[in-house]
Amino acid sequence: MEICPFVRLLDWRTLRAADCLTARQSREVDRFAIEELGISSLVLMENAARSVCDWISQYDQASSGGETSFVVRIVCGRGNNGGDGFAIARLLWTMGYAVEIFATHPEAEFSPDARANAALARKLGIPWRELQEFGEAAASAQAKDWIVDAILGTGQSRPLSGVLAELVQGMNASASRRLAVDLPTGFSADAGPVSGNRLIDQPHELAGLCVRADVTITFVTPKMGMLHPGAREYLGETFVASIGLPEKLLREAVSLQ
Ligand SMILES: NC(=O)C1=CN([C@@H]2O[C@H](COP(=O)(O)OP(=O)(O)OC[C@H]3O[C@@H](n4cnc5c(N)ncnc54)[C@H](O)[C@@H]3O)[C@@H](O)[C@H]2O)[C@H](O)CC1
Ligand SMILES: [K+]
Repeated sequence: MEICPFVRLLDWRTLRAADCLTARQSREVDRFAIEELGISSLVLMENAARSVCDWISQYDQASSGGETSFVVRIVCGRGNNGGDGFAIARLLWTMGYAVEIFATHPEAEFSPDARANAALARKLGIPWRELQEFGEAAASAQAKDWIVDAILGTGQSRPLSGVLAELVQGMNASASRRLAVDLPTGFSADAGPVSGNRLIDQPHELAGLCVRADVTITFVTPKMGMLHPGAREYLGETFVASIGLPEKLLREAVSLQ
């Protein structure tokens, strides 16, 4: 369903490598926007988060007439993907949604922008639950609830293990709907779904553990790993969201045409 001006449905039939960014190119887009255009990284994060919230609210309006008796559980990692998650939590909370935040790391370990958005969420009193409670919350969640996966995005560089692996298993076992921010956790921007127990050394390696999203909202352009033949199983319905800058300009900045 194409419902927001800044969020477009990905057309799988026409998707080509030339349309996609690698993780390195995504970082270059960030750098170009911040250093060459002078837009602040917090504004980019806000724009990314707003695209996701616009999509949720408009999807909700179109599919259930704006019925909001569901809970949005947002799991935030320590990098900028997590920062997007904290901003999404604030925007949805501001719109009147029932929101719960779960953070994978203590705040001292967050990236600067994640820390800024986490601090704001704390100051506003947005419900923030202990990470250990996530498994139970996910297991008892209803089908109309959402889990927002903001654990890892383009920064993911290795297969999942430990607590993050347990979180992803809990998400995948839940009856709740799952929305991945930028990429599902466990899905490499370059290689697609990541091999369960090995480093990502081969592109397009079919995997092990990865969030199985119902919806993925990726930023700026699709990512190279989305060309993997098994990718759609993990990405679900996939949308490409603007971060508030012309896509053509950003593509030129990383020499894509
Ligand atoms: N250019 C854009 O489109 C914008 C992107 N935004 C969002 O930012 C993330 C990328 O953020 P980054 O901080 O670079 O990376 P991550 O948040 O994905 O994770 C970094 C963090 O995680 C560690 N790590 C990597 N792999 C693993 C692993 N398997 N297990 C545990 N930890 C891992 C890594 O070492 C780092 O510490 C992008 O996806 C967007 O969501 C902006 O907000 C808007 C502009
Ligand atoms: K994610």
